[in-house]
Amino acid sequence: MPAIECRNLTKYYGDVRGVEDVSFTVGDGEVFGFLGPNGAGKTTAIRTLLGFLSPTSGGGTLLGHDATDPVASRRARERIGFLPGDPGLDRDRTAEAFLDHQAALRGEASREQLVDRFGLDESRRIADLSRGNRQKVALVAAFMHDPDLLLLDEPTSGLDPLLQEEFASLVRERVDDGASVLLSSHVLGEVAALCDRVGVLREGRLVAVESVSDLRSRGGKQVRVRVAEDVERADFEVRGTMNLRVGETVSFTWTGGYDALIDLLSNYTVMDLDVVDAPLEEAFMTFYDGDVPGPTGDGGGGATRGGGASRGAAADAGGDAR
Ligand SMILES: Nc1ncnc2c1ncn2[C@@H]1O[C@H](COP(=O)(O)OP(=O)(O)OP(=O)(O)O)[C@@H](O)[C@H]1O
Repeated sequence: MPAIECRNLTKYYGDVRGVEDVSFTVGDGEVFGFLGPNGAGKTTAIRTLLGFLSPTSGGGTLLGHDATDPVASRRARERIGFLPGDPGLDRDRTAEAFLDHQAALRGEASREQLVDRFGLDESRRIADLSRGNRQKVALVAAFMHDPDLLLLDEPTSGLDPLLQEEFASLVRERVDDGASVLLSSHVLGEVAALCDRVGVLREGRLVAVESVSDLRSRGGKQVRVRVAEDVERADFEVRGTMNLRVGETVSFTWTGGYDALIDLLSNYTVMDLDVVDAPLEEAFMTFYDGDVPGPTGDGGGGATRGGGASRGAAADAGGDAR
């Protein structure tokens, strides 16, 4: 039984498209990443699968429980850890009171260990915590009952680099213990580091699902070569080269095989040569029309936003999983 099965899921907010005809599965023990710019539909897909929003059409299962059946969905959530993208924590409560409430719903076997690990001061009022510390509270709440399935919406937002590393280790440990994970991010590096497969969402549609290793191999090689002879640009404008730059050194992305590269370079006296994996960003260019998601830009390709629609507009039954 797959951990998640999403079948032709479509969700409209009035006439604003959230997601359209999204289908994918997350295998048992798999880490699946949703990658997409702001507004691509990541949160909508996650919240609809969790049963917090009703789909316009289509549906899915989490741990075999039907997402569109409220009773089944509630039962599934006992074994699920959910980290909302925007944890609407009750600001007047202390972190301890909030976690006590969550513990009563689902359990807290690993709470103490996680609180120590993330250095969380539970006695403080949530309103008095920094954004990063509020994110830690939400992380502890998502992981403390040792769930079989984790749905993590932009999990590292607000965390400093050290805590991001700690979070990544935690995910890997839980996966080693048998958990499955769906994680959303607009940061390619985060998804590539943690996930087995990536689904690329764009304007509400899943435009590609690929294994991270396939993406890496499709990305080609980054070649930088210095040769003794004078070089004409046309000499390197051959099948297999992309992003060609000719100066004191010649650099390009090579998408062909090694033998063909050696043939090309054998026309020259090679003084210096550097061949490394091309950055994953290049493989993603195809999906984002050159608008690459990453830490310096969110890819902005963006979903169509309906006039005047706001995120708070739809009734959201997120209640007990927050
Ligand atoms: N409650 C809502 N009411 C109306 N439209 C909404 C609502 N929530 C989301 N949308 C719209 O649905 C589309 C998908 O948004 P969603 O939040 O799912 O994307 P996302 O990929 O999670 O983005 P982000 O990375 O910014 O969280 C957007 O056009 C958004 O404006």
